[in-house]
This record gives sequence, C-alpha cells and structure tokens, in this order.
Amino acid sequence: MNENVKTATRAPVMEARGIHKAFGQVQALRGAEFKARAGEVTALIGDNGAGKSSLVKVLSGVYTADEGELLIDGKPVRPGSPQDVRAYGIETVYQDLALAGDLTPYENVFMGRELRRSGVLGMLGVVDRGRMRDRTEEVFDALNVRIKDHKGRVAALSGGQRQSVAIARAAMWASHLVMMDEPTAALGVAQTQSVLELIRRVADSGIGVILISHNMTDVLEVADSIQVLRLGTRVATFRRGEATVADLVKEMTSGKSAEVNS
Ligand SMILES: Nc1ncnc2c1ncn2[C@@H]1O[C@H](COP(=O)(O)OP(=O)(O)OP(=O)(O)O)[C@@H](O)[C@H]1O
Repeated sequence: MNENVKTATRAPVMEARGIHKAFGQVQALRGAEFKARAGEVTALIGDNGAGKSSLVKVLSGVYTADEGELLIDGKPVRPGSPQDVRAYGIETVYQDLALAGDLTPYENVFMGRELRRSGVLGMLGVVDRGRMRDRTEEVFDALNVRIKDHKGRVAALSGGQRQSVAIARAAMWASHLVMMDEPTAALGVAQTQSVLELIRRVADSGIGVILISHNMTDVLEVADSIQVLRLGTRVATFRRGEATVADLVKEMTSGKSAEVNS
C-alpha cells in the first residue's frame, strides 16, 4: 500500500497536544506535541534534558500536564494515574523492567493480574498456574520470544531475554499501545538486534509502539515515525527513510553540531 495512504487512514492511537509541564522553575515541556499510530513504531528522541521522560510520564499517567490535551483513539482523556492509562490498554516498559528476579517468566507476566481457578477454588484465591503458563507460552511463541526454561527464574536469563520478557508481557496486556524507555540501552549487539526485531513484531501485531532511544542507528532501523524533542518542544517529525543520523543530530542540537562520526 502507498505509504501516504496507509498513514492517512490510521487514526492516532495516542496524541498529545500543547503539553506543558514545569518542575518549580524548570519548564520541562513547552507545548510538546506527539502522535503515535497503531501498527507503527514511533520513536521519541532528543538530547539529555529535552523532555522525553517527562513527556512519557505524562502519557503514562505518572504526571499530570499543567496544560494541554491527551487523546486516545481521537477522544480526549484526563488520566489521573498510571492505572487509568493501563485501563485504556496502554502499557509502559520502564528501564528497570519491573521484573521479579525470583519468579519465572509466566509468574512475571501475570504478576498482580493472576488468573484464578474457576468455581470454589477461584473464590478461595487459588491461582491457575497451568492456564497462565499456557497463555504465556502462546504469546511468547507468537512474538518469537525464545526462552528455553519456562520454569527457571527470570534472574538467570540474559539481559536481552529479560528485556524480551518485559516487552512480551506489555504486549500481552496492551490492546492499544506499548511505551518503551531505552529498551536497548544495556544490551550488546546481538541482543539489541533481537529486541529490535521483537519491537517490530509487536507493532506488526497491530498495536502502537512508542520507543524512547538515544541510539540513532536503532531508531533509523526500526521506527516508522521519528519525532524529535528539543527544550520541551517537538521540533521535527520524520517518516521512515526520510532522515539520516546527521539530520537527527542536527534537529536535536538546533543545528549547531551536525558533525557525526557514524
Ligand atoms: N522530577 C523533576 N524535578 C525537577 N526537574 C525535573 C524533574 N524531571 C525532569 N526535570 C527536568 O526537566 C527537564 C527535562 O527532563 P527529562 O528527564 O524529561 O528529559 P529527557 O529528555 O528524558 O532527558 P534524559 O535523556 O537525560 O533522561 C530537565 O531539565 C530535567 O532536569
């Protein structure tokens, strides 16, 4: 399908308009705009202090914006907490991953949202381990997340596998959107590649992905849309294939330093 037609026909799953957020004297966001579409990876990039984390925390309900509007599926929303945002089918994978190392992958996937047995056993609070394990394996298979030992502790997995467990968990619960904060920051080359492939598969499954990253190569490889923040404002938006590393660096640094080594 023609790229422009495809883009135009997809409603933004999440949109931020004119977001302002101050911390005391520091104006972290100054009328920031942002748009993410279903089935696409939207990268949010910017230099240190540009406002990426602040914007994602507004989008994920951790902060309330001082001014501005949030829309989900085109409808204005006013989330008061992260739980409100999760209720819209939007999950966030933070840098610490929020995994319990002593638990297995499936226990992590269902942590705090355990499935109960039916009937009296369910009423007594007995969890349905078999169903949780089967569902987890199904989701991991669909996303091609390969974990050899489903009964082993998450702490024994590699960094890339732990990241994959956290992303697959988010994708399983998210009906709309997954936000990821620097998912490849701590990974080596091979693990980065497999996490990028997973991010692509999550978007291809039809939900939106927001990717915050410092890594220009990753962003150029996987993102359908790249939105650049500088000093709390969106200064540029590129579609896939429209920008080079030099273009991105230039936008991030107000054109003062277009010199890049990669
Ligand atoms: N809780 C806070 N209290 C005070 N100032 C804050 C707070 N959070 C962010 N800031 C300030 O707001 C500005 C934007 O920060 P933010 O963390 O959103 O940027 P960022 O683009 O995510 O940066 P980085 O890549 O370094 O994480 C910075 O000047 C930062 O110091």
